[in-house]
Amino acid sequence: MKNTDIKIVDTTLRDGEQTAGVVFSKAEKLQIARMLDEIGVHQIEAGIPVMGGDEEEAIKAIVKAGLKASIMGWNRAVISDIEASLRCGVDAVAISISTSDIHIKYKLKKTREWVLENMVKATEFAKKHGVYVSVNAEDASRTDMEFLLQFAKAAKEAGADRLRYCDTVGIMEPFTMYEVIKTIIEKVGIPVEMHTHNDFGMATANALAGVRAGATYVGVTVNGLGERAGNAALEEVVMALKYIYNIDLGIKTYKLRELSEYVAKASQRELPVNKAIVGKNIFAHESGIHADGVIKYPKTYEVFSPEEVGGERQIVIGKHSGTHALIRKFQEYGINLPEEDAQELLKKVRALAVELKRPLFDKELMYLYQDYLKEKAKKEGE
Ligand SMILES: CC(=O)SCCNC(=O)CCNC(=O)[C@H](O)C(C)(C)COP(=O)(O)OP(=O)(O)OC[C@H]1O[C@@H](n2cnc3c(N)ncnc32)[C@H](O)[C@@H]1OP(=O)(O)O
Ligand SMILES: O=C(O)CCC(=O)C(=O)O
Repeated sequence: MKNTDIKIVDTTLRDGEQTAGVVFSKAEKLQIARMLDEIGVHQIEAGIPVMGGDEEEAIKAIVKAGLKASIMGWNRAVISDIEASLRCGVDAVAISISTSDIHIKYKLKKTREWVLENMVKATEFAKKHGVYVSVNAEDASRTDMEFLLQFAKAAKEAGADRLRYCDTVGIMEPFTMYEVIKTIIEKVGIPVEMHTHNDFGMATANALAGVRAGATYVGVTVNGLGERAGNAALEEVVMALKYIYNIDLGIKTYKLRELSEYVAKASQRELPVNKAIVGKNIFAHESGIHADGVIKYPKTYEVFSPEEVGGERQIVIGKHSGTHALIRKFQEYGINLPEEDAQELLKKVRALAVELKRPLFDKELMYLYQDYLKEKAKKEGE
């Protein structure tokens, strides 16, 4: 696949901040927007203007920052919501309304006709004011397909620039997603944005399936923040597009780790060490066979280099280490460790790692080495 027209829509500041318990300050919102802009994200969903107060001020500040990215405000299909977005000066609005019967009946307590009517009214109103419009089908993945197509067609006719397909409760899997998105694009001919949630751990896979089917926008959040299990992660989508689909969006990926760490701090959601792409352990190798392979040729166990995402390679010495890693570690200390010494020392390394239930620090390794040398000298003197 080679479609480089794909655009990243980052919603860290809207869906990301909807993570239960997460609040960004105005200064943090502005800083995150700047960092997203700097790495080359195409559109930033900056928040929900109708909330007013700090939220409105933060969005206004982001608009005033003069970023290259398009700035989008999120709205219900309600005119006063859109008026609040327009007051913030955004160039794009998301107009969201539920399309599934379960939402229409139990949440909105309305009818399909009411949904269509209000979406069309809101879209026409926004277009009259000259902004870019994404019409968002909330709970699209649990929506009757015929109604979803009718909704998408009505959105297109009302002037919508794209349709956001929301897998609101993360219920989709990639094979079905591919078929559904392909059908929407073929039958309606409207650009589609993927907005996928991670309830079954498939947000990134589902986003990619949508891209394969022809979706040209992908909604993401930094670190996969977002409602419940979160959204497709920016860093995962960008790197998966590059290395699995061969689509390079020109994002400055070497800044991803810095961005992830900033958002982790601002959201008070620590980055798991094994977080795909940006976790601390993504380039850490302990197992003897892996460390040996990476020392000889990094691509044996790394798809891309740590520098590409702002990470660092680590050779960890612990229970599963082999002699090659140990010899390499001692070379870093300026010590030439002969093979037979490495084999003997490794036994001690294993024993200590088992006792401590963790890998060894450099200092501990040096103490072990000094003990080993003393024992060896004693044996040789006997
Ligand atoms: C799946 C998602 O992520 S959707 C985005 C969710 N994000 C948020 O809710 C965060 C920000 N939300 C808020 O600040 C508030 O909920 C507001 C300002 C939007 C609305 O606040 P309130 O007027 O106090 O209403 P409240 O949130 O309690 O209830 C939502 C109302 O909006 C209606 N509603 C919900 N979605 C939509 C929609 N897409 N279009 C039109 N109306 C909607 C509900 O039916 C309910 O209306 P009702 O009062 O007639 O029952
Ligand atoms: O993006 C939208 O408009 C819908 C809200 C949402 O985040 C979702 O449905 O998952």
